[in-house]
Amino acid sequence: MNKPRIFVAGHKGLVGSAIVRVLERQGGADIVTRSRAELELTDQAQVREFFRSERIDQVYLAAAKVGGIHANNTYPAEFIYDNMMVQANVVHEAWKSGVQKLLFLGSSCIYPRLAGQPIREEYLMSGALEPTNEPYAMAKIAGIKLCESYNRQYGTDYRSVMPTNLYGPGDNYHPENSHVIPALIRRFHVAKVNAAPEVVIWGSGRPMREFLYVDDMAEASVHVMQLDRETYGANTDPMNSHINVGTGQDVTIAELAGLVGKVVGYQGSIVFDASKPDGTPRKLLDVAKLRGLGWSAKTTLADGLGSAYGAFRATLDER
Ligand SMILES: NC(=O)C1=CN([C@@H]2O[C@H](COP(=O)(O)OP(=O)(O)OC[C@H]3O[C@@H](n4cnc5c(N)ncnc54)[C@H](OP(=O)(O)O)[C@@H]3O)[C@@H](O)[C@H]2O)C=CC1
Ligand SMILES: C[C@H]1O[C@H](OP(=O)(O)OP(=O)(O)OC[C@H]2O[C@@H](n3cnc4c(=O)[nH]c(N)nc43)[C@H](O)[C@@H]2O)[C@@H](O)[C@@H](O)C1=O
Repeated sequence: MNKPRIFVAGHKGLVGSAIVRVLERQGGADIVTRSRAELELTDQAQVREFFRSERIDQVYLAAAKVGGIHANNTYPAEFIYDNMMVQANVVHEAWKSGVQKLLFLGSSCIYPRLAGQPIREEYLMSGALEPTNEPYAMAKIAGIKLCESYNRQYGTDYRSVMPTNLYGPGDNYHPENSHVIPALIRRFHVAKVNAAPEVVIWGSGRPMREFLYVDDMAEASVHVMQLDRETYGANTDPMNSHINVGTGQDVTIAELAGLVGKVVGYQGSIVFDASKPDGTPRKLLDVAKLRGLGWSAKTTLADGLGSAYGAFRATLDER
């Protein structure tokens, strides 16, 4: 019996690398990966050639143009173009080559800026999006509809999960373009090493965010992908098929800053730069659908931050 050949697109990234770890631990599959230099996913001809030459059975689509609030607000054209091209190429060429199962990773930013909390899957497109990441959100909404449309017209089994904010080993620590947790881990660490008197946090500190450790996200992704089609179909609406993935708990950015400072061992003070955007005031996901499908997050924020900081320090030791 041939092992299934599973393509993990974006395998070097935060989520992609965690998905590879889960699949390797499970065993029983041939995991296919390509670096961006080997396969530029915005290039339709390269993606077509890849799927034509490789016998791929399943795809985890964890490749995307990703970044925090500043990056989204600064590079809107790249966020909408790159993500629409990557998902359109991968979904279309996967279908053309006969790939039956695919998992698309969207984002919690697809929901209206002022959606009711916690946010249920059916709140999609019920109001205006958050301006700081609207292009990225539009691309992700299109990705969900792309999968649903191929399922309806061609009978594919392409599934979508909507992660909340993620963090953990393999994160992007870019000083400007990263998400809040890697940004604060780096900033508090540098402040501790330099005995700086204060650390600046962007915005008011009042927004609330839900944070899921990336290894939990990878477990949830494999869990959803491996649900049999009947179970998945019985619990999702083909026209509203995405599934939220989160912890069901959130904290203010000010509380998060305090937690990161404690984990890093920083003794100075925290100040807030109100000139920076807050973004969506809150985006806590309702995770009842996924819980009903047999999965819940395991890693607490305190434990996750400790592991993430350890992974960050390990990258410094490697230099
Ligand atoms: N991180 C988070 O907080 C959240 C992430 N998500 C979603 O999860 C998924 C994974 O995100 P995450 O792991 O954080 O992102 P990362 O940026 O860590 O990883 C993305 C990976 O995709 C690759 N990639 C990007 N564009 C291309 C391209 N055009 N061709 C080939 N490879 C490409 C990158 O390669 P390279 O580095 O060489 O460019 C990188 O290895 C994405 O769909 C994202 O939208 C959703 C919600 C929250
Ligand atoms: C996953 C999600 O991620 C993004 O949305 P976001 O959650 O707003 O992103 P963020 O993590 O960058 O910020 C969260 C909050 O934290 C505050 N904040 C404080 N200090 C820093 C700081 O130093 N860096 C950053 N990045 N934020 C900071 C910041 O002001 C904001 O209030 C989009 O990509 C969106 O499309 C998306 O999918």
